[in-house]
Amino acid sequence: MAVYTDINEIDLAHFLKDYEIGELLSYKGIAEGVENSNYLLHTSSGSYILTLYEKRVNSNDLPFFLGLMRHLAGKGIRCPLPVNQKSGSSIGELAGRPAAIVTFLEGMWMRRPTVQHCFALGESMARMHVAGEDFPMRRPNALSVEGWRPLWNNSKAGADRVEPGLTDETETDLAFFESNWPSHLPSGVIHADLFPDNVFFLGNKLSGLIDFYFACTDLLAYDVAVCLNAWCFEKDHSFNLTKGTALLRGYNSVRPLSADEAASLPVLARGSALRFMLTRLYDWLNTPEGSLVVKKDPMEYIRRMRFHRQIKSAEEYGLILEGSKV
Ligand SMILES: Nc1ncnc2c1ncn2[C@@H]1O[C@H](COP(=O)(O)OP(=O)(O)OP(=O)(O)O)[C@@H](O)[C@H]1O
Ligand SMILES: N[C@@H](CCO)C(=O)O
Repeated sequence: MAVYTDINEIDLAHFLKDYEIGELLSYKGIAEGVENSNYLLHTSSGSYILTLYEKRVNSNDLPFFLGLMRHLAGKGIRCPLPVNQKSGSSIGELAGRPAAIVTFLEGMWMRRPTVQHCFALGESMARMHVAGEDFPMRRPNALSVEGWRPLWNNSKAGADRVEPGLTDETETDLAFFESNWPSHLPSGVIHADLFPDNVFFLGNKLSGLIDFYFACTDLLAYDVAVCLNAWCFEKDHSFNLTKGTALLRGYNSVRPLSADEAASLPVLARGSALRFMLTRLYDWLNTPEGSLVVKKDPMEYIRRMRFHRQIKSAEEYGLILEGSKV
């Protein structure tokens, strides 16, 4: 579960005095998620999500995240809208943590996304990239290639216990990425963690994107690579080419990938698999036993890293060259 910081009714009622969202009727902690503490609030004016920001969120980045949600919502992207305090600020403090309230989005995330869901995700991600073009703030991706080695250095002592040989495998990959990471591709606002649990659907219709707390300014095609990893592998770890084709078709229907982006997709997908392996490995080794947070398995991403090493071109992910600018 992800409620690291407990709140009590008195403190919450006091905190809500700074907002104009009516009277608190009920609140409860939300079990899902691993990063921040989330509460569902019911007030006399409706439902809201209260987030208390935890370890991986730097409070200096909150204006970027909340400003981005406001910008995207203003451009018609369905995502939570931050609620301002009476003072005009969207960031407060509760139980000693930075905190914000955003609007509640209807829908649920798909435990088993279908081909149609993958298409809708691709389309919506591309719309988000286009809508972000004139967002004026910038935030470098702290979890891109320069951030991977420090993360690795904090986990490598335990790596071979998780998977024998992982130390050598990761060192080789890191060295490869440090000299071969693309830098010439189009960049802009990316979500950077657009996993199925951050995308809501009502039936087959995508109803919203949530959790912008890794969003940053980085290569747009890197977001596509993250999603190929997160949406197109089956439980048996095989890549589902039909889902890959649908995701890329959906994306290209709004923002066609360039020839350079397409050519870089294998290295971006491989790098993104390493990035999620690294954060999962760190959490796997450092989350105390008995903690209520469900740890995510680094093995899933070790297998993806191995898969991507065999890939030679974006067509192997399902990219159909006809109809794109490739
Ligand atoms: N705006 C929203 N509307 C409805 N539900 C929401 C909203 N924001 C968050 N939730 C609920 O809270 C859960 C956790 O939210 P979120 O994914 O932001 O947390 P997190 O700890 O940052 O998770 P993650 O592990 O994905 O990084 C979601 O799965 C969803 O159930
Ligand atoms: N989406 C991430 C966890 C949240 O950062 C993962 O599956 O590893």
